[in-house]
Amino acid sequence: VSQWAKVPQGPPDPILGVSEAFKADSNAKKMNLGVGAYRDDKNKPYVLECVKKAEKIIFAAGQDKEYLGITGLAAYNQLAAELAYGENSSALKEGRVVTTQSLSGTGALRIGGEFLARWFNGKGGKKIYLPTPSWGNHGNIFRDSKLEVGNYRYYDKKNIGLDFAGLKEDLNNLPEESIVLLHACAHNPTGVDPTEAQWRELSDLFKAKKHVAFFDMAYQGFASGDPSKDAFAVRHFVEQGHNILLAQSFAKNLGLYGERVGLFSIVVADKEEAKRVDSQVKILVRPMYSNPPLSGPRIVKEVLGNAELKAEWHREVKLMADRIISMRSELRNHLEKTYGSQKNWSHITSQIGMFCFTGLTPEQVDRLKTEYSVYLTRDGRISIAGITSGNVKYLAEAIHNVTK
Ligand SMILES: Cc1[nH+]cc(COP(=O)(O)O)c(CN[C@@H](CCC(=O)O)C(=O)O)c1O
Repeated sequence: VSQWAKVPQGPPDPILGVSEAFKADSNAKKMNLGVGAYRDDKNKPYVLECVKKAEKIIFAAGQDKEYLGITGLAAYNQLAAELAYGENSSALKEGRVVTTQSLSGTGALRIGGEFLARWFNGKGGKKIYLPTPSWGNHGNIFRDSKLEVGNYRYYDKKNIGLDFAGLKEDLNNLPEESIVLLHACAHNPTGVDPTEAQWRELSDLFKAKKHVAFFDMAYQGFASGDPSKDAFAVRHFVEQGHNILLAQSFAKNLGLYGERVGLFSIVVADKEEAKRVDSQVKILVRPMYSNPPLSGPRIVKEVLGNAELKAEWHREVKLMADRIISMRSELRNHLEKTYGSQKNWSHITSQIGMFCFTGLTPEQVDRLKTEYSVYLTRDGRISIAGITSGNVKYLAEAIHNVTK
């Protein structure tokens, strides 16, 4: 009998599995609102102009294909960290930020999870707390990192917004020195973010409880169209003295999905501590994949390191964010005006980032799939990027018909 006779069939991934089902559907009107990947108004993946220009420069340079160091392309790490922490960040200037290139945001989260499992000794124990709900892959990444996973209240179904009182109560009730995961901007799947005033309150709460903040910033620039605005929470926490952990991704904001380019960083006490922590990050990464890929960081380094290309990136990331925002208002208008829906759809335009948490039930989601070939995750999340001026009316009609 085969060695693998006992391997069971596992379930498809709740997010990536939606795209597989979509591809198998032959209906010409089908819509993929599952995976959070930007599409232009022709429903095509979008390669940014600044990326194409960067690739031309790289190709012309004819560089070699030697191994990178374990923690990646240093010039890229510096530029990516400056984007997150700010060019004037004192933590960066004082050499208190340890960085390693990562396999996109997922890889950064995994390195952080593994580092915490090995070296975190706070009173809260080797446990990380996620918002309810959170990105579907967070729990698996941290459980596989051998951390326990807990939750804190975040989304309020009733007011379709943030349950800030519940969130604070839960975080206050956690043991001191607990590890708390925070979405820096464009919360996935709800699209509901704390206000700046609420972030300031949370920074004070984290100080009082000595909690450790692990920020997941997968959409910097993509939420508001302004990379600095989207980094407010990260920069405020660091300026307030929190030694955070941070996972960054260039999948969405630079359209580098398949290049798998991200950054993991930790803010530490001083230069001496940075040397020790850096050495342990290297020891952790080396047996995982030894050293990271070349192509992605070279592109990001060209774009962020060249004033002209960086300015073009700012324009393009705002263009993407603005298209998302306009599709939000078109969808809401069709529901309310074209189809006269009596339901409250204000959250479609008040939420921010790639996703809208519609409030549709799993059964309604199933009907959208079977009756209209509209594909989305069963939690009712839709990736706004899959909506175009050509299919927004069809979507509104489908949502209206399954919710009236
Ligand atoms: C909050 C968050 N954090 C990290 C990631 C990791 O992205 P990457 O840099 O590619 O490793 C994603 C992508 N999530 C969207 C893309 C598909 C996926 O789930 O992965 C999504 O939720 O659709 C997130 O939404």
